[in-house]
Amino acid sequence: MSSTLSDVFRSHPIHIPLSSLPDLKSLPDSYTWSPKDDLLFSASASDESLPLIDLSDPHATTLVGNACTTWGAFQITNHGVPSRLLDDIELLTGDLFRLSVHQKLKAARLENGVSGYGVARIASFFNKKMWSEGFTVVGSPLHDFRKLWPSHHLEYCEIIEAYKEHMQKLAAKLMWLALGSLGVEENDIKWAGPNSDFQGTQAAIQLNHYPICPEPERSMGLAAHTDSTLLTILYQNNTAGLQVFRDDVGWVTVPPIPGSLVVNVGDLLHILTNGIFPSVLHRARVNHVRSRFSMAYLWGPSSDVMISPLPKLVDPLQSPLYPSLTWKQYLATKATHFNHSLSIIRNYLSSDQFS
Ligand SMILES: O=C(O)CCC(=O)C(=O)O
Ligand SMILES: [Fe+2]
Repeated sequence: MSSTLSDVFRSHPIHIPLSSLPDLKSLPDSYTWSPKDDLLFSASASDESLPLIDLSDPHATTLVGNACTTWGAFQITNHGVPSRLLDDIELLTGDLFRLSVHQKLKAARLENGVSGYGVARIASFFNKKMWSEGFTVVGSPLHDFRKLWPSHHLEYCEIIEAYKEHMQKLAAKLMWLALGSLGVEENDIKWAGPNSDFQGTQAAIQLNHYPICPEPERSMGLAAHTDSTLLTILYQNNTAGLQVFRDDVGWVTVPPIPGSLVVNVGDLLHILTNGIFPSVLHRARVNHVRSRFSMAYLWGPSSDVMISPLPKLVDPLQSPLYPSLTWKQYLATKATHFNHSLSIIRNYLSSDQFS
């Protein structure tokens, strides 16, 4: 399963030089952002708040559906992921990024690879550097973790495996809540598998670190993007930084709420719902007081599944907004066209053009 995602990245290498963040009192020009580096850099901020949903609420389906339709994102409590596991993944992330640069570079992501230590993949689409470092896990982390922690990598591997297992179950649950709100039923999605539990889906875990920054107003932790996933489930430590964008509202900060998780709709769920759920634009800002960690579970279908707008969600008098395509094909488009990918594929007439 992991080989297919890795294959996509191998065929779309991204040339980003690896460099450690400068330890300076002021920001070098290469890290200084303005609206010409990112159109929405200084777009207005709002104090509206993202919905916070208790998954044990009897109205959870409606609440999740409304949040997906209006925001493409929400926070959840009572999600069933043990708080001990959230503590463990946060500890792992802290331990990993606190290693020396020399040690981290032993597990550097290869230019044509997907797993390992490095700058954000989206870095190649921007002229300025982002104030962050990341570590991506696709498939087993054993190989990379052995390089980072030669004598106690197994404990860390166990945390990742447990995290993946819980997150996969939660992603499947969220998917049915979200789609259930639109009247989609289990037999509408054959690729959810015989038990409709989305076994066979794939995921990457993206660990992010945003160090303390001397001039946070002029810098960017992770630039505005949408995720190429069905859903992303994000755990953030107790330092704010994540912001989501809505055209009619502007940037909204998603405050960390202890024990809660942030969920966002990705590009593939947007396609599957024929555009009903927006794939939310989001970014991470930094600050000059505390460093921040985030742990994203990037969840998508198995590589060969055709994703297309669900017939139930397409007006019979209109054609679907998007053609059918696999995750692999979508990732290939994203690797070239980045934030324009959805509008590019909307203009394709048939999926043949992706092969
Ligand atoms: O750090 C965050 O809050 C956002 C991370 C994110 O968007 C990502 O890893 O795709
Ligand atoms: Fe993201």
